[in-house]
Amino acid sequence: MTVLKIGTRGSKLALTQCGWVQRRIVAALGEDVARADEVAPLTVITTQGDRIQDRRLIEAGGKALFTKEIEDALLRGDIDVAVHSLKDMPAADVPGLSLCAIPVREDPRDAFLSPNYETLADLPQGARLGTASMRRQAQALAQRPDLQVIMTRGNVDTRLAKLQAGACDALLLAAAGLNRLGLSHHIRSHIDPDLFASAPGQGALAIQCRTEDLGAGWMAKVHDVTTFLRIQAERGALEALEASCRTAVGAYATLENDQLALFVEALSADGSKRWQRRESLSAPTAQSARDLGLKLGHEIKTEAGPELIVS
Ligand SMILES: NCc1[nH]cc(CCC(=O)O)c1CC(=O)O
Repeated sequence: MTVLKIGTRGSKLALTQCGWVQRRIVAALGEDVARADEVAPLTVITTQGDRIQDRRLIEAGGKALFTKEIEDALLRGDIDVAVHSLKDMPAADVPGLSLCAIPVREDPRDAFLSPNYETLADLPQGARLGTASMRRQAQALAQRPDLQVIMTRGNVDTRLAKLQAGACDALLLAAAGLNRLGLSHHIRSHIDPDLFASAPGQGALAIQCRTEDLGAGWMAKVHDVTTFLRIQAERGALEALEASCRTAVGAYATLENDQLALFVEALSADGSKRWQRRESLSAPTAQSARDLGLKLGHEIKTEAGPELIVS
């Protein structure tokens, strides 16, 4: 029996996601899922992003803060595969490492949570909205410029506790995380991603391996081609826009009847300016889906110019 060591961050959400991937990998290996921890043991790796609490340092460091230590462990051979939230992965590839499988996507939408209100539109004048995402802030302000945005960092439980303690009137969070944690009963409504594009890759997980290990039999069994084509388009847009924690960028793709439809948008931090593109593609391939994302992203970048970057 080969032992496949899986690395993950240690938050409750990361562990839940990783456990889900672990069971799929073990089943794909043809092993008994009850023995998952022997066949594919989990290694928890603390990243700089988990240690740093200051939002400005996180913004300066970028998404790689949440992936670097895990990728180093993979390159050293301490682990054999890594599981990430795709949304948290930088668009650029790491030399020596590859994405080997993208499992079927969870709900890509943002969720609205509030003890007293059903939707963003229902919030009273000047209400306090908690979010840690520049994109969610900008999209909410585009719709409701009167809202007071409170940047709340921390894991899902911390943010829910803040909402319950009255630190804000409502929260926007990824539905996927709440669903995976069994917390979907907190969701009052969903944001429509055709109107407010969700984050590139939101709700999807990425399984990463050393490039030399690509092609192992279990990988194709865990991979979902529809999800992969959708996120290729979304991440193409991300790459073109060089999006970071300091830019408000959304990209949302659907794939039905072999028709890929991509919606990309970027916003100024206060939501007052908004640049959008929509385009469809028949019979997408990994390359043509990515190219569509790159194209729409570049168009928006050219049109928006320096206004895109939030200082
Ligand atoms: N940046 C934090 C993060 N990374 C992945 C998820 C949720 C799961 C997902 O989007 O796949 C979250 C929490 C959130 O945005 O509410």
